[in-house]
Amino acid sequence: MKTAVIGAGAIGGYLAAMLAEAGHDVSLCVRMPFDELTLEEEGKARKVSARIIDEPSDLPGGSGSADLVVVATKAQDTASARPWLEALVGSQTLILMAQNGVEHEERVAAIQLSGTIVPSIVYIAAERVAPGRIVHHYSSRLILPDDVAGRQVGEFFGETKLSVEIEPEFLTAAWRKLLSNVVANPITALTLRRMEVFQDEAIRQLGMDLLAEAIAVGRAAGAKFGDGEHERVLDQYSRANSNSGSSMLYDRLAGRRLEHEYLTGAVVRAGKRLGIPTPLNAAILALLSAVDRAPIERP
Ligand SMILES: NC(=O)C1=CN([C@@H]2O[C@H](COP(=O)(O)OP(=O)(O)OC[C@H]3O[C@@H](n4cnc5c(N)ncnc54)[C@H](OP(=O)(O)O)[C@@H]3O)[C@@H](O)[C@H]2O)C=CC1
Ligand SMILES: CC(C)(CO)C(=O)C(=O)O
Repeated sequence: MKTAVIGAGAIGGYLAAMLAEAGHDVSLCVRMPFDELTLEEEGKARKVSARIIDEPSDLPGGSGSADLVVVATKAQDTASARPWLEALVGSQTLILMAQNGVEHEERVAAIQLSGTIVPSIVYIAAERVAPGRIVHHYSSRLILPDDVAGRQVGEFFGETKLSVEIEPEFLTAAWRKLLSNVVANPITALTLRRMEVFQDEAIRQLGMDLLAEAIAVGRAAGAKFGDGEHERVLDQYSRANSNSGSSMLYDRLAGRRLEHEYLTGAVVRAGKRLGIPTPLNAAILALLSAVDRAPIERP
């Protein structure tokens, strides 16, 4: 099948590898071309068979002929993917949104595409360490909605290392992933530390307090959270490879723009709409916005 991945970063690179290894034709749509894509797992690197393209006019096949397009830019860059989407998407195309947050459909709605948008929840901890070089740290799960399009997307990944889960309670699962992103991403990005930061008792307490607000907002938004969500999120960090960080930490370290408005910002916005106070998340959002507005110093 003809597939394309927009954004050759950590997640785009990893998913491109899975699609290539499942036997699909993969076009990697990039802003800055590089020679080859490699994926490193457990210290071993392998080359990924994908065509690297930096101009929509160089895509193979006719306009709108992709079977699957994966959008794997940061959320704030989704609008800039428009020329790629317009070239790739036809009425039969599935558009997989491989991004964090809970507002997947809204991000592409303005582009008015004729294909089918499929939100997803990505549990893949990966890092782009150089252009075209992806390191996979841990976890390889993709959660898709329990509908026809979600199942069709799942079939593309066949017998790869990626574990595809079809989730009937997709809204709850999406909010559950957001819970982990409103703690790990801001705290690692603000402290410039990796997951080992959660061994600090005061940081774990801050995480618990951020989670209490986000859980209340998620419940008001319709997420069916049980008891023990706090512990589940924080335990997940204890089990994480302590050398891994978060996508927001990697952006800060590289002097790139941050995704805070779509993670912590999504909780604060929903809290305002639903009448749930989120003072701690609002404070974290203010700090992240200030960091994001600082003059960019590229390392
Ligand atoms: N990394 C992780 O462990 C995880 C990340 N996520 C989520 O996945 C999503 C992607 O994150 P991640 O892979 O980490 O991000 P990265 O920054 O590693 O990769 C994003 C890529 O998108 C590219 N890009 C941006 N705009 C365009 C465009 N218009 N055309 C082509 N390419 C473009 C960037 O290009 P350039 O190289 O030019 O900057 C970059 O290579 C985010 O929503 C993140 O929150 C979810 C789970 C885990
Ligand atoms: C931290 C992690 C891997 C899971 O919470 C993530 O989703 C991210 O880096 O954006």
